[in-house]
Amino acid sequence: MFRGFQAAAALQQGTGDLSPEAIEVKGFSTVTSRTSGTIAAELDGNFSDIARAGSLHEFLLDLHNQLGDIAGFWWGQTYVVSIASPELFKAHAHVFDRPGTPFMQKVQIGYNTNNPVCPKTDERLIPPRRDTYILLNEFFHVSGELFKFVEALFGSYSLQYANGPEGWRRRQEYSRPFSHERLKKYLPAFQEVNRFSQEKANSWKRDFSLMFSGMESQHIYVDTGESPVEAEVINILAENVEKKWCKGESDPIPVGEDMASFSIRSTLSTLMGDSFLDEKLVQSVIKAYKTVWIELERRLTDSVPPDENDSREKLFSEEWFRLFSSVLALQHLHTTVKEVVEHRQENKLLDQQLLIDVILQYTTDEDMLISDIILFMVASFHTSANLLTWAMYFLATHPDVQSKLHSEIVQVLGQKGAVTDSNFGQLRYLQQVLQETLRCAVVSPWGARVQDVDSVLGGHKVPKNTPVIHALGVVLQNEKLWPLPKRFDPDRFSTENSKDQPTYAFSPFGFAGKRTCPGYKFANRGSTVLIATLIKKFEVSMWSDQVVKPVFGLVTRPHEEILLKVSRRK
Ligand code: HEM
Repeated sequence: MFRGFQAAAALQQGTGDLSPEAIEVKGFSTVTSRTSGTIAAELDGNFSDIARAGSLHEFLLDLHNQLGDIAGFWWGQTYVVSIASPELFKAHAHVFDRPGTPFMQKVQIGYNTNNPVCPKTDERLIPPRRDTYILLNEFFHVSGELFKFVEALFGSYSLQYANGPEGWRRRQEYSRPFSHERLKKYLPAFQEVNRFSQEKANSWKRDFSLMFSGMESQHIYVDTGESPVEAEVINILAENVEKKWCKGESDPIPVGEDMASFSIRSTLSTLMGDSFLDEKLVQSVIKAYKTVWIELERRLTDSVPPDENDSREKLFSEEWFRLFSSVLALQHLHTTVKEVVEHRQENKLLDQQLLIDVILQYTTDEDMLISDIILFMVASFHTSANLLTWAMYFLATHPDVQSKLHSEIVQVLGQKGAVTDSNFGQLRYLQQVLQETLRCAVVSPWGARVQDVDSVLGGHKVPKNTPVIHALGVVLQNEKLWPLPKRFDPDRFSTENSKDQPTYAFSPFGFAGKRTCPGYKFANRGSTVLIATLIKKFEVSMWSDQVVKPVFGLVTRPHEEILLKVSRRK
C-alpha cells in the first residue's frame, strides 16, 4: 500500500483536514544526505512508491483509483495534495501561483571546476575532486520541492517560478506574441529579418547556411497581407520534412527525430529571430538541450538520492561523467542564448514583435532574460515534438482514422494547397485527431498550484503553502468521462459527442489562474500544418510490429524511437 494512502485515509475518516499533522504517516525510509555524505534521518516520503509505480503520473493513477478524486501524499518531505476531477479543477481554477519557490540567488553554473571542457570539442572530461561532484549533484538534485528539478534548466528567475503580481504581469506581457492579432504582425518582422539576414550573412563569423537547405531564402517569408506569417514559415518547414520523407521512402522513418527537428526549428525561427538561421547554431542547441533534458528526466523518475553504500555509488565516475557533461551542456545553452540576445540587441529591427523582443522589452536583468528564453524553448520543443510523434503513431496504427483524415485534408486543401489562416478552421477532423492524441497519450500529465492562505477544496481543509497537483492525465484517462480511455477515437471530439463533456474534463494545457500554456495555439498551428502536409502526400504505417510503450515524465514520450513506413499516395 502506498504511504500516501495512509495520508489520504484521513479524508475517508471524515476529519476533513488535509494537513500533514492530522495524518498518521509511518514507515518512511532513511536516505543518505548528499551534502554531508553521511546517513541522515531524512524522509523520502513516497519517492520510492513513485519510483516503483514508474512515474508520478502512474503513481497518481493508482492513488486516485484507490482513494478518489482528492488525496494526499509525500513528495520527499513536502506534503502535497492531488486533485483529479473536473469539479475539483473548477474549484481550483482561480489559483495562479505555482509551487517550487527557487533559491532567490544568482544561479552559477560550472562551479569551481578546473577542467571545463568545451562541449563542442567533445574532449574527454577528467573527473574533478569529489566535493565538486557533490556540488554538481546538489545543483541538479530533486529536492523536496515540486518543480525544483527543472530549476537547473529554466533558472531561478524564469516565469515558471514567477508568482504574485510580478508573475501575473510578466505572464500578461509574454502572452502578447501568441495572440491571433500579434501572429499576423509577425509578417513585417520576418520580412525584415529575411532582408537583414541576406545583407549581413557574409559579415557574420559563423558559417551561414540556411536551415531550409535546397530552398531559396525568399521562399521563407511570404508577403501576403492576411495570413499569419508564422503559419507560412511553418509551412516551409513542413515541406522540408516532406522532402526528406520523399527521399527516404524505402527506409524506416525515425518519426521522433523528425518531429523534434521540426518543432525545434519552428520554435527557434518564429520566436527567437534570425540567429537561428545558422544551422550550426541550431545543431549545437539541439545537442546541448538533449543532454540536459535526459539528465532532468532521469532526476524526475529516479528521485531518491543514492545511499553512500548503494551500488550506484560504485558507478561514481560514470555518474559524475554524465552529470558533468550535462552541466557543460547547460552552460553552453546559456552562453548561446546570451549571444543570441546580444545579437538581437545590437541589430535592432524595425518591428520588434517576436517573443525574444517582448522578453527583452520586459526586463534588462540578464538572468531573467536567459531563464525565460530557455523556458520557452524547452516548454515548446519537447511538448510539440511528442504531440506530433504520438499523432503520427496513432495514425500509423489506425488506418481508418488516417483515411478519414486524408479525405478531409484533400477536400479542404486540394492536391496542391497549403494550410492558411482562412482554411485552418475547416480542418475539423484534424483538430479532433490532435485533441484525441493529447488525451490518449497524456502528453503533459500534470501541473500544480499553491496558495499562501488556508483554503478548502472539495470540503477538505488545505493548509496554506501546500502544493496542489493537478492530475491532468488522470482525468484524461478517467473511464467515466472517457469510456474505454485507452482507445484512440477522435470521434469523441466531434461536435455532437463533445457537447456534453464537462468543462475541465479536457485540460491538456492546464486550466488554472489564467496561466494555462501560453503556447497552445502555436503548438496546434504547427502540428496542423505538419500533419496536413505529410498525410496529404504519404500513407504512414508501422515499419515493423514494434510495441510502443509510453514513458511518463514531465512530458510523455515513447520508450524508444518509433519507426514508420511511408509510402507516397497515388
Ligand atoms: C503539445 C504541446 C504543449 C502542451 C501539451 C503543453 C502543456 C503545458 C502545460 C500543462 C503547462 C502548465 C500549465 C499550468 O501550470 O496550468 C504549460 C505551461 C507552459 N507552456 Fe506549454 N504546452 C505545449 C506547448 C507549448 C509551446 C509550443 C510553448 C511555447 C511556444 C509552451 C510554453 C509554455 C510555457 C512558457 C509555460 C509556463 C507558463 C507559465 O509559467 O505561466 N508550451 N504547457
